[in-house]
Amino acid sequence: MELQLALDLVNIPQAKQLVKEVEPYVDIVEIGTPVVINEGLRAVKEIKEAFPNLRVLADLKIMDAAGYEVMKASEAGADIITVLGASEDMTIKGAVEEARKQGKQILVDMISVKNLEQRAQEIDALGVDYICVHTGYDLQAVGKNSFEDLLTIKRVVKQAKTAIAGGIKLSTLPEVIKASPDLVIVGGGITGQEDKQAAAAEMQKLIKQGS
Ligand SMILES: O=C(CO)[C@H](O)[C@H](O)COP(=O)(O)O
Repeated sequence: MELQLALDLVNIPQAKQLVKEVEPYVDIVEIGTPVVINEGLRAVKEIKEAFPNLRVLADLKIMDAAGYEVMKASEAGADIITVLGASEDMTIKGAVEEARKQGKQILVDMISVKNLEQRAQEIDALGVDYICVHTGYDLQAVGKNSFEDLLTIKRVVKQAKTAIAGGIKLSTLPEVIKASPDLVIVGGGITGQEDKQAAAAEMQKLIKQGS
C-alpha cells in the first residue's frame, strides 16, 4: 500500500515547500487539477525536477484527446496521468497506448461513474494501471465518501491496482486500510493540518502496519 499526497490549493513555491516537509513519508506527489489549471504543466515539471526520487502524478482528469494530453504530461515529467472513467473506451485505450510508448502509467478516476461495478470491469480489461474510486469535493461537502465503492472495485478489479481518494483523514484512514487498496490518496488530510509532517508520518506508519 502506498501513500499519495494530493496538492490542490497551492501555487508552485507552496507546493515545493509542502513536498519538502513530507517527502520522506509519501510515495507519490499529485499535482492536482486546480494547480494544473492555474500553473500549467510547468508545475509537474518543476516538482519532478525538485524531487526526482518521488513519482509525480498529473491529475489532468482527461476526458478526450488522451494520446496528446498524456504525451504532453509525460514530456513535463509526469510518471502517472489521470483519465476519467466516464470517458469513452477509445479515449482510455488512447491514454494507455501513449503511456506505454512513454513508459508512464494511467490512473483512471471513477468520479461520477454511476455503474461502478460494470464500468470498473470494463476499464480493467483496457489495461490501465490504477482504478481509483473518488468522492470529489462537492459530494464530500454533503457527507459522502468512497469506502463502499472501494470494496466494490476490490471485488471486481483483477488486473489494475486499486486506489481511493476524497476526504481521507487520519481518523478515517484505518477503515480505508482495512480494505487494502494499493494506493491511498490524501490531500486536505495532510495539507490542512497544522503539523503536516506529523500527519504524513502518522499516515505512513498506519499504512505500513496495514500493508
Ligand atoms: O482530485 C481531487 C479533487 O478532485 C483531490 O486531489 C482528491 O480528492 C484528494 O484530495 P482530498 O483528500 O482533499 O479530498
